[in-house]
Amino acid sequence: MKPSIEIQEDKVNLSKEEARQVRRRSVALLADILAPVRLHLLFAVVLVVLSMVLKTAMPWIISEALNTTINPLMAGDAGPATRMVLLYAGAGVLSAICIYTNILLTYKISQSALYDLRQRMFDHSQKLSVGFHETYTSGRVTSRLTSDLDTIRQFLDSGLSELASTLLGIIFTVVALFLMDWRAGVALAIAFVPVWLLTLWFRRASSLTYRAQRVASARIISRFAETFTGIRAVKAFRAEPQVRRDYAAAAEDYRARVMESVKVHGLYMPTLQALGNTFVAAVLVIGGYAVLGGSMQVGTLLALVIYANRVFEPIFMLSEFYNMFQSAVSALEKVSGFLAEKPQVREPEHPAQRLTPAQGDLVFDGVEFEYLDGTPALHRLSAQVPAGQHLALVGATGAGKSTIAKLVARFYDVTTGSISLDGVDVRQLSDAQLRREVVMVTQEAYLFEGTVADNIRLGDPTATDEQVHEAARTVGAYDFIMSLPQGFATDLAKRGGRVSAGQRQLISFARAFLADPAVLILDEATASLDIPTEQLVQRGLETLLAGRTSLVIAHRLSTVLNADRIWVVDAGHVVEDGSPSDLVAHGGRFARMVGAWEESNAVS
Ligand SMILES: Nc1ncnc2c1ncn2[C@@H]1O[C@H](COP(=O)(O)OP(=O)(O)OP(=O)(O)O)[C@@H](O)[C@H]1O
Repeated sequence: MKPSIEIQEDKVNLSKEEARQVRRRSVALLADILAPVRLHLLFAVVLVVLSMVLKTAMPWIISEALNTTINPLMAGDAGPATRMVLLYAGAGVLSAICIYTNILLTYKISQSALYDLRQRMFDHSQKLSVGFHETYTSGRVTSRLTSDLDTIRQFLDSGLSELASTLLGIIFTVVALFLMDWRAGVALAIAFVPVWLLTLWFRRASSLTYRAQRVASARIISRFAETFTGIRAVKAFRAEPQVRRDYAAAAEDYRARVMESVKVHGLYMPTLQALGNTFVAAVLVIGGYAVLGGSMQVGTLLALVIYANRVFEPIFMLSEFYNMFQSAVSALEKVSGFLAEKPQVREPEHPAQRLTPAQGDLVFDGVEFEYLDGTPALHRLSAQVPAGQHLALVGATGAGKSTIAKLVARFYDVTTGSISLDGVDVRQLSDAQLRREVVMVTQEAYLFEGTVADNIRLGDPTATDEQVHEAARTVGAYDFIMSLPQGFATDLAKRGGRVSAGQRQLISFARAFLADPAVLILDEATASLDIPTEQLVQRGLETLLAGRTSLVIAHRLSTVLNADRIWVVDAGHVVEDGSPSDLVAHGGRFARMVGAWEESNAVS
């Protein structure tokens, strides 16, 4: 069975063509985010080349100084020595200026690129449909927005210019060695063989351990994020020991992976150093004999030793940067994959224009829906809900009530058929228009960080304070809001921690009232409230629903009996459709449900 929501990033065994596409996509993204700073980038490259040329020239200046200025100096002519000293100092100062400017530039480039990328990812995650977010967990989104972006930042901050300068440094030094003395060049070529083999081993071993380390680190972040998103459930079920064990296992795995990578590094670095020192010793021996034999000057030998010393150390750095580069590439692949996800629910290119505001006349025409291919969650539904009608959806858990609601709000698109609002298919409405005409209030009644007024104003960002107060007054939330420490200006703790469940619902009713949609969908909270709050919420609900079409996933008997019409949903079918009194009289499922409800009320 193929899920209809397929996350690109979850594909593991990519074909060659797919892997090429992923690479192309990542490079295109990189080019795109660097495009606005391309002149800075060009300047940074010039600075890196210049600073490396100067760095390579310095040992040569020393050798020239020793070879050519000692004799004139002994003869009392300090001119050549002074010129050489000035040249050396000048090269040093210029190189320092180049490095300083380059660091500033590189950080500027990386910060601008990251700002752009962060913004794009956030905007894109908002555009993606509910279906995507239900599959791609919040932990993964967090991981994309934190550790992956951080890896890319690290690479752009320092990795890229270090990589370029190290590579250039090695090339320039090798060229200088060859130019100064071919014998040293040959010795270097021989020494490079074991270094090359060692580095090949290191690259393979370290990239394996590095990748394992990144997977383990992503798992820790994801566990952490998921645990705290679900902290209520964790606490409610006393699941702390279990969650702690899972987290400890993830942390232990990470520790073990880091230790593996430390071992690989621990072996590589000293071996490389030993090879480097042997090479320096070889240069000293060959050079020493050449100096004794008169075929080399002392200054040249000194420069050769400095170059020889320099050529190996960066190889280690290069391997380090290679890892950094690899993880930046893999992070970029993931990020570009995330950005390449297409919203399943797409805004029409040419949205339908209404001449008059929608009244709330809903028509379901042969609607079918499947979350997963081949498993219908809703079977062929054709019905009309006239403007202003209050429809209550009832049925067992998993029957398909939320599915109907989510289709009307266009969280998903129907698989077959259509849903239209005042004669226009909801797929033809712009996102802004649809959100104005259809509002869904979920059970969770999510409150954002910010004040009570901010939370209500989400319904209509242009609303004045007076309108916000009026909305609260209409749904019966005004009194309790005014009793909060700063009234409407009270800052709600995250997830509305400081207001009760009923109060949270009232705030979300005020928000929906302010939005003033033609169709209101409400997933009634199942949490039982105390009797005064229940009555308050019920009255709030009645005012909220008055004058508009409503679809309520009903859990309270009072809501059901007050509705104009009931749909009893069972296994994706609407099995009963009628007014509450008709259905009770009819003596079917609904009648039995009401009977059971009344019985339980009588008992309690
Ligand atoms: N995102 C999803 N992916 C796959 N299947 C889903 C998804 N959401 C719901 N389903 C399945 O679709 C069917 C209908 O679910 P739906 O949420 O509409 O039921 P419901 O009547 O609203 O139940 P409840 O009262 O428990 O909320 C169920 O079998 C459910 O498992």
